[in-house]
Amino acid sequence: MFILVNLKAYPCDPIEVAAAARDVAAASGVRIAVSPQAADIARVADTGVETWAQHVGPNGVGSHTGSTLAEPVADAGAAGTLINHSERRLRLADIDGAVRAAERAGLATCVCANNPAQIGAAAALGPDSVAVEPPELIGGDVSVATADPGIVEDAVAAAADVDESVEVYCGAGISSGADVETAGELGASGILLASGVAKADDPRAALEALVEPL
Ligand SMILES: O=C(CO)COP(=O)(O)O
Repeated sequence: MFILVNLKAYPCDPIEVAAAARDVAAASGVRIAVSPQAADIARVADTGVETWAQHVGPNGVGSHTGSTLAEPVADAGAAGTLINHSERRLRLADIDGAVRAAERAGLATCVCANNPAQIGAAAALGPDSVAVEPPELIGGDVSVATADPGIVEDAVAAAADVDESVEVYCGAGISSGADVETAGELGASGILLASGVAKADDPRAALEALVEPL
């Protein structure tokens, strides 16, 4: 399983979480990445943890004030990027453009979506992975894998119908090792989570608990 820890704009210490994720990944053999704010990508990548951007846009260099370009994100040390997160939605043409821009920069891509129908559409754009995250469960206490197991299974089927090479992740409300295990049993090959680590009193202990059953 791949575990991607999205720090969103939570007031945690990104370096503390990154160092913990690096150590827990090394000790457990589980692939763990941290996705900080764009301004923290270089510092987080310097810890040695796999680092992802939370967003890149479709633009190349030019007159695009406020853009997050894929190339500087990659140059800062990111290995991949989320695209179209529930809290950073894009228009269809811009999702496509962002996937292409990320590919040109050598970034792995994960296009987020609300439901299985959107997962099929996202998979058709040819990203490396897609992630189903029901918005109503994001930030809550109940895991998507428990609250709505069918959405994960249907997302896996929808992506496979379009392109079997696209990995399927799930997220929202995941906070325990049992949640991660259940997501895997439903066919997901990775999970996205945020509050379970970023808002934990002890992020390192939270990460250790996540990988414990794997
Ligand atoms: O949006 C998410 C990850 O990208 C999920 O957030 P929570 O883990 O806080 O539900």
